[in-house]
Amino acid sequence: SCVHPDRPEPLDLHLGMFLPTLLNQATPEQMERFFTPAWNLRIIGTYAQTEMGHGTHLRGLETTATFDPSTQEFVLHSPTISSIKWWPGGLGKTSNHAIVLAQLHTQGRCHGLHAFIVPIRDMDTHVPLPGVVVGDIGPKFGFSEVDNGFLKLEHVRIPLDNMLMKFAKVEPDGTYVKPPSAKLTYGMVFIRSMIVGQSALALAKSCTIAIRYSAVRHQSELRPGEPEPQILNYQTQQHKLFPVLAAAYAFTFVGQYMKDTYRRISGDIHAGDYSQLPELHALSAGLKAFTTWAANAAIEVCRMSCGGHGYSRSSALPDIYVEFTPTCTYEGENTVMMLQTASRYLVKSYRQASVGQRLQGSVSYLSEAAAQRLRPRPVSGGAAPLSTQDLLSLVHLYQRRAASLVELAAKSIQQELQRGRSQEEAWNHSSIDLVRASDAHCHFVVVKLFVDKLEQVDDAAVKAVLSTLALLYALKGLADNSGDFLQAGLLTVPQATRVSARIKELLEELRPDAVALVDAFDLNDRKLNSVLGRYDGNVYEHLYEWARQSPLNATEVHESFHKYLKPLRSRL
Ligand SMILES: CCCCC/C=C\C/C=C\C/C=C\C/C=C\C/C=C\CCCCC(=O)SCCNC(=O)CCNC(=O)[C@H](O)C(C)(C)COP(=O)(O)OP(=O)(O)OC[C@H]1O[C@@H](n2cnc3c(N)ncnc32)[C@H](O)[C@@H]1OP(=O)(O)O
Ligand SMILES: Cc1cc2nc3c(=O)[nH]c(=O)nc-3n(C[C@H](O)[C@H](O)[C@H](O)COP(=O)(O)OP(=O)(O)OC[C@H]3O[C@@H](n4cnc5c(N)ncnc54)[C@H](O)[C@@H]3O)c2cc1C
Repeated sequence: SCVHPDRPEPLDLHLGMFLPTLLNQATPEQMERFFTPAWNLRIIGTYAQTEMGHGTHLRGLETTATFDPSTQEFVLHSPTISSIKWWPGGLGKTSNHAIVLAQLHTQGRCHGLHAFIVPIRDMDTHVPLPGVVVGDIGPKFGFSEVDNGFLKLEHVRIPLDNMLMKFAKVEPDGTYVKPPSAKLTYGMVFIRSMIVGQSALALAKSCTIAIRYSAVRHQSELRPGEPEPQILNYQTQQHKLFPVLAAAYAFTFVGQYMKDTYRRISGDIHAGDYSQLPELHALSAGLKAFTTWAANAAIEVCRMSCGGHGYSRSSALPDIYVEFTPTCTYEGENTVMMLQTASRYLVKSYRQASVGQRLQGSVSYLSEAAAQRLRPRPVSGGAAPLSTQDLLSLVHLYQRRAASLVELAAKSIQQELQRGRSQEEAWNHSSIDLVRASDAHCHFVVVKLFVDKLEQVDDAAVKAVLSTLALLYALKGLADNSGDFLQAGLLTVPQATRVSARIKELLEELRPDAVALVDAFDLNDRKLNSVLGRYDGNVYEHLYEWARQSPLNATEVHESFHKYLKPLRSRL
């Protein structure tokens, strides 16, 4: 981050995936042989999993690693055009090694995807090694600082000891030794967990820029004859930006929780206790999808709330968007991640709770819901009284919405099966419900963690303003998803009307603290890199200076006049 902090860089994959994968999957001997030189940037690596034909469907990846006992080597090969590794960051021109995910073949059998360390360029000349065809995949939507590359392997031989063997092993005679759990070779949970914090940072940066700018930008008339007001005084501007501010705080707390949970459970896994891996996978997959989708949309809200200057690169908002938006795709495409959380965790937990199993962790509420279903329903059947002030009751409302949508998805699968569909078809024809259930589950987790965090705040004034933000986050989510709550019988139309009114009150309450709340993120001007979001609010002078520095202004008459306009004029 020598130039712009937080900008994507060719070494991101080396730091964010190559090193962590070694840490998680290398033997002590391999750590010695690879981690030390990689830490010193002698080895520069990437994580080459995705192929031209497959990114999501890991079992469909085609690259092969065939063990040759006669030479004690693996032969790495790209058998088809669609098997060419495609997208890995830093692969095109930067890396001299790659962790290649390939289908392991030994003694005539395929044992699925495993990780292999493959040297791809000469350590001194950086020339591609024999059998290695490597390059950049070409211009992209953004990420221009990163050489996302392609890698075609033509019967490339690597030593037996280049297969990451902390969990699975191949013996010198070619015998395959299974890992303690097949799930250990998936990886990716680390970065998915980190991305939740990246969502919070992207939101914090975007709403800092937009709210500071909205405090210095004056426009139009609120009262005839009076000076033009700050645009932050318009209710619509507050309605756009303050929920983003609330989400930035919410996701900051969730990001901290995700990091702590990753650290705790990966520690258990290193100690041989794999019991919490399903919760970690489901939580990291779901929260990665939930927070990146929300942040992706919110960055655009912030950009558009700054009017024309928001569209200028001087605002930094276009760059924040372009750099953030691929988080919805990489490290697990969001829809697929939501389906993982639903199908591999929520529905499974729902079925366990339905037969009386006591659930732990983030799905424990499903046991409560199952018990509730066994109790006689209240005669009124109507929605419980709604407090637009009591955070704990709102957490409970989100919990019940999540339980309701998990049950709806599980019942949809059951109904499809009863219609005679196969298991696979039944699940596919319920996948919209499954995604909704995951979304609701993650939303409940975020609201609950936000409210739990308040219990740790001692300062009364800080606790009060954070409580207001938490209320706004919960009520805005309720308003935006009122259909779910109405459909589940958790909300009535009069209550929905009260929610909208309460949101307006909260916007007004937050207005005096809005700038202080973004200042509290403590994002300095260098990190924000935004003329609109400057701490000193001196926007116009610096906007003019920024434009004057534009390369196009290096000369008063641009060469295009002489090269194109003048000749064109003479021909007319
Ligand atoms: C050491 C020092 C480090 C210093 C640096 C520290 C920090 C980093 C800081 C700075 C670095 C800078 C930035 C950060 C770095 C990088 C970010 C920048 C760029 C982005 C890079 C992007 C990289 C990529 O995109 S990598 C490729 C990502 N691809 C995917 O995610 C593929 C998605 N698909 C899948 O995961 C799978 O196909 C699937 C959808 C899960 C389906 O798999 P399948 O085999 O079909 O499995 P099935 O659904 O049947 O489930 C079987 C079983 O397994 C369980 N399961 C599945 N996945 C996992 C998992 N990941 N973990 C655990 N368990 C898993 C699943 O629940 C099932 O269990 P069960 O049978 O039901 O019990
Ligand atoms: C900027 C960037 C950096 C990247 N860096 C790396 C890297 O360093 N290393 C690496 O290995 N990869 C990298 N990738 C690749 C990335 O991991 C994949 O693009 C991602 O996993 C999605 O896979 P895909 O592209 O095959 O999309 P697909 O899976 O083809 O998705 C296309 C559509 O199909 C849908 N779909 C797919 N499967 C299902 C399903 N089972 N059910 C329902 N819908 C489904 C998806 O929801 C999506 O709408 C990077 C990608 C980008 C954009």
